[in-house]
Amino acid sequence: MAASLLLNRISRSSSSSISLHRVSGALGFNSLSAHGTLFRGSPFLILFTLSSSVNKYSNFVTFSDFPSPSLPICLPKVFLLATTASDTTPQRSLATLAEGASHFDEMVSVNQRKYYLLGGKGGVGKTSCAASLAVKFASHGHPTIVVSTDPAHSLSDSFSQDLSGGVLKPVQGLDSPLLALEITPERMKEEIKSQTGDKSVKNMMDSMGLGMFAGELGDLNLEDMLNAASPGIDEIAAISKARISLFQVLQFMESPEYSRFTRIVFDTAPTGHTLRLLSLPDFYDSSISKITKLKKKITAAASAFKSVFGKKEIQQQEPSSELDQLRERMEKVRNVFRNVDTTEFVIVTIPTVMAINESSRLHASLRKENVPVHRLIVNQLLPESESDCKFCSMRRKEQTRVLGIIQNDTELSGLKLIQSPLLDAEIRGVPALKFMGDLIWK
Ligand SMILES: Nc1ncnc2c1ncn2[C@@H]1O[C@H](COP(=O)(O)OP(=O)(O)OP(=O)(O)O)[C@@H](O)[C@H]1O
Repeated sequence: MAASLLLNRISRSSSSSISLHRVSGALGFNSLSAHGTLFRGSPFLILFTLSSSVNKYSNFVTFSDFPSPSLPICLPKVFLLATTASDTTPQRSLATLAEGASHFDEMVSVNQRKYYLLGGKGGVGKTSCAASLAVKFASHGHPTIVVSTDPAHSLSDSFSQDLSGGVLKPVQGLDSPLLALEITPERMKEEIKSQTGDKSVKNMMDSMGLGMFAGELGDLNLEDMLNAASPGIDEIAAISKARISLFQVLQFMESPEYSRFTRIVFDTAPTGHTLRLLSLPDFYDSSISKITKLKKKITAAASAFKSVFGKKEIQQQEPSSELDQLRERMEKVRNVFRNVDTTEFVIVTIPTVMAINESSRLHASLRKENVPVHRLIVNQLLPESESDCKFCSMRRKEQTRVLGIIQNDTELSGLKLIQSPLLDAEIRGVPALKFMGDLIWK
């Protein structure tokens, strides 16, 4: 359907009247369309509600300006206030809704590598916002990677092209370099194995001269032990998923093949998973300490055992250099996540009390983890319209009330508020993402 969408665009013609164009294909969204009933021959004052200077673009069109009688079917969309020519009172429009700018110039100006993580409650528009930001960075000359850490990936759907398979794939339809990756746990596990080698307990005990006792424990794996330091089975499963994302972050930081990418945008999984990802370096740190202690105990016990049986005293070994290295790498990730110069977490939400409450809790958790947060996107806002149905006007009132809640929320009120309108079609494909990006990231 997206491919055959008939979208309307209004531009100024040479005679300074407004003409209405129909744009075929999945070319994005109309910045304007009339809202409400149109009468043949009636003049309408069209307000370019996406512009900050509403009146600048005011002009008249008549129904006869429309290229086809069927067009009004496409018109009752969200971006336009239509009113009669005699009504010249200033309208409260999307221009006022969207006045909270994201200060994209700040985001784009720094040349050094920066990580952007977009997260929030399920279904609020994280993927659309992350993908549109990645497109925008790439279009502004930053070689960019967009990564989905959500096990239920939707990057492919959002870009409307196949980005699956767990490998970096170039996004088609852009002149500038943008790669995308949907992290696949299976593939990542293989890579982790190939890079970390054999970490079995048997191996560890062999290295301590305890191979003969390893039979009982030989199936245990060092990584399982790291996981086992966490409280429960569910937690272990969740952590193991987050660990895979963390490993990917490490790869971006360490591997020379990624060094040319100056923007890395993460489309994160719904809140819980993401918080685990961010707290994982600390978790590893404490787990490594536990394992190091355990190893020391085993070594001491083995020494005592061996001396009883007259065997040579084994040396008390220092904690393994592998564990030390792992700890150092975790430290690196933790520092990057907490550094305002290298990372920003953008919270995405929608104007409902439930979503705002969750965003508030998310911000509190991120603050505790010292992860920099400056921006809050409130997505899917209904723009104002004079010819509203009752449902729309009630919904809008409710949304305005929720915006008030944000202003009074101690966690959220200090963030830059970016208001993103509910668009009149699903956001799919690069042109649509460009369109959305131009609305949000400005
Ligand atoms: N402002 C908007 N206007 C219209 N449609 C939108 C808007 N934002 C998002 N959508 C649509 O809502 C749906 C969900 O969006 P998206 O996949 O970006 O959300 P998500 O938070 O990443 O979801 P999930 O938590 O399931 O990964 C998509 O169909 C998307 O096109």
